[in-house]
Amino acid sequence: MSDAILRLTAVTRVHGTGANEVHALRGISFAAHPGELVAVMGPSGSGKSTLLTIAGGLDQPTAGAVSVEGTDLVGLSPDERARMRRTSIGYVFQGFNLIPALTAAENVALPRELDGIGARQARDEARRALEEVGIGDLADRFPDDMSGGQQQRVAIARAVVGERRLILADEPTGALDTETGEEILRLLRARCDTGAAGVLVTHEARHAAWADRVVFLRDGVVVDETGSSPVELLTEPAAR
Ligand SMILES: Nc1ncnc2c1ncn2[C@@H]1O[C@H](COP(=O)(O)OP(=O)(O)OP(=O)(O)O)[C@@H](O)[C@H]1O
Repeated sequence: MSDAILRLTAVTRVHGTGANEVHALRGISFAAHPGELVAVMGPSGSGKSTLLTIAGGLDQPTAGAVSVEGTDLVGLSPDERARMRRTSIGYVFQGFNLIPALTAAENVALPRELDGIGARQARDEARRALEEVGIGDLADRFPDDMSGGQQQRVAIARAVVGERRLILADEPTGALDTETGEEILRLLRARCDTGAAGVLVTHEARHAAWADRVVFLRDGVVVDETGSSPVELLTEPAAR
């Protein structure tokens, strides 16, 4: 298989010290390759969000290595890491996290403008990204005037704008109705099909079925991994 876009090697994350020590991740190794959507499942507190924030450079491991597109995230300065987050890594949150005072296009253009590209180019790229997720006609609308599904599409456009190749999504459908949630997963899937790597944290087997494989966490370790297809989950979710 081609080189991984995301690779975690023996990653441990310990919060707190002494009696308050919590081992959120215990020596996890994990990779996501171009074209691949990987679902991460597991009970509450098993370390799913910690894995995602470390993969996205939002949190640092206590031990182990994290590389994105071949760059060692742990060795970067905070500024360099922030730059990697803007250029290579897109993050989609359950709560959308859009800026209410900015239009859809401005929200999507913001990371590109922060990257120092011209305002016009950033705006053009934002409009293209909004078209890609099917809401090019809503570019000038403010988040408060959009439905939850439309807001999440804006969040996905913001996560993929500028050709970012690692898309990390933490329960991105949580606040959406079933049909709209499926549509959001279809968009993530489509982005991976064109060469990005995606990591999707989800509680729902139905959503994990969009992934190429599923990694199960428990108490900060990988306890199981599906083979080539997670569709078996649909028939036996209770067994997991
Ligand atoms: N900042 C923190 N300080 C202390 N403990 C933390 C912190 N963040 C996470 N933890 C602990 O680390 C463990 C893993 O948490 P994490 O949020 O990664 O789990 P999760 O699988 O995403 O859970 P959920 O499905 O409920 O979101 C939990 O025991 C949690 O309480």
